[in-house]
Amino acid sequence: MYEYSNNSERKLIVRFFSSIGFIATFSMSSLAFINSSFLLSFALFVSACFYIWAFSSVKGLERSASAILYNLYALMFYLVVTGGVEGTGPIWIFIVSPVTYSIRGLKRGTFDIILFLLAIILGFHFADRFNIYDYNPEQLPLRIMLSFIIVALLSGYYEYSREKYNSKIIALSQKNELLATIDPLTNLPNRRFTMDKLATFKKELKEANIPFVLLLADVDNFKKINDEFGHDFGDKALIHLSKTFQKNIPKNAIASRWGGEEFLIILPDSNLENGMQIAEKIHNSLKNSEVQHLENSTSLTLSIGAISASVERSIDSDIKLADELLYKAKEQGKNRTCSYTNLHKSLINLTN
Ligand SMILES: Nc1nc2c(ncn2[C@@H]2O[C@H](COP(=O)(O)OP(=O)(O)OP(=O)(O)O)[C@@H](O)[C@H]2O)c(=O)[nH]1
Repeated sequence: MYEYSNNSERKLIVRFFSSIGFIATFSMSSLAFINSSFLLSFALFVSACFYIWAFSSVKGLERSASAILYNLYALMFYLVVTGGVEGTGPIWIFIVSPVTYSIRGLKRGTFDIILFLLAIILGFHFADRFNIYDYNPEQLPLRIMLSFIIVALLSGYYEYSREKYNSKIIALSQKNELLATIDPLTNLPNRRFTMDKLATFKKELKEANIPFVLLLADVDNFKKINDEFGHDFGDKALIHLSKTFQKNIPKNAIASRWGGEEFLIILPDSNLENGMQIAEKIHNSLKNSEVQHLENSTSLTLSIGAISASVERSIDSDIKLADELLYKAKEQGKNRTCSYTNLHKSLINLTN
């Protein structure tokens, strides 16, 4: 199965070709029967049955694809050896290349077409050697094979361009998808990405009882920093924060830019105690480092609301609670973390 096509796309291709194959072979079989060409009619009828099977086989998509192709090849071989109706049978081989490339993609398709071509050369040879059908004029088989090769090359080139164009589109859309989830200033995941992750963690909490902690952090007096040192300095401060988070949180944690000067950190597989320790590490790291831009420098402080996510609460309620605790931290003098223990329902002020 070629890499860029997804299952539903392949299912559609297989169903499309098996329907066309069935309609064509069944009507030609009926026609051959009416014209008393019983052997041809039987061969076409068997082929039609294969197409029906390929269409209805839901599970083995790859098997159906092979059935469509090898059924087509067998029929073409038969038409070449017997000449079909008055030597017109081999004309049908021109449908082989486009069908093969649509089903197999470039690499496997080219391999199959080369095998088919070898079979056809043998077919013409058998027809002549065993006097099964005498092609007239004599050059007809050679001309048919040469034009088949040209059509195959053109179809191959078309498939090559299509795959190249397709990969470019996929790469572009993956890049756009990535850009849509990253905050360009801090390079941290943005709110959209984090909301999706939260939904996953919440599911794991509910289904597998894997706890996680949220730290909602807001820079203290950021307006003043902006006013005093300028907006560029403020931007530098946000980048400094992003690096501080990445240095102090575990590898499996996610620090994200929640909006403006607010950050949300998710600590998977952690309890509130772990969360408070990480928050403290962040406070200490900020205390011991300074943001520097041009001739200005200052250290930053954060107010943080810490909660352990709960099975009973929705994600929005978790965040609302973290926000309330963040507000409490601001109220209590900033540069601290406030948490809410579900057990005692009391506020603990850990830092000072
Ligand atoms: N430089 C810069 N400033 C930003 C950015 N996003 C938000 N801000 C600024 O962040 C400041 C937030 O100010 P406030 O909401 O008053 O908060 P504060 O001054 O930190 O006060 P407290 O939260 O009470 O400590 C505003 O001045 C915003 O302009 C940004 O991307 N870059």
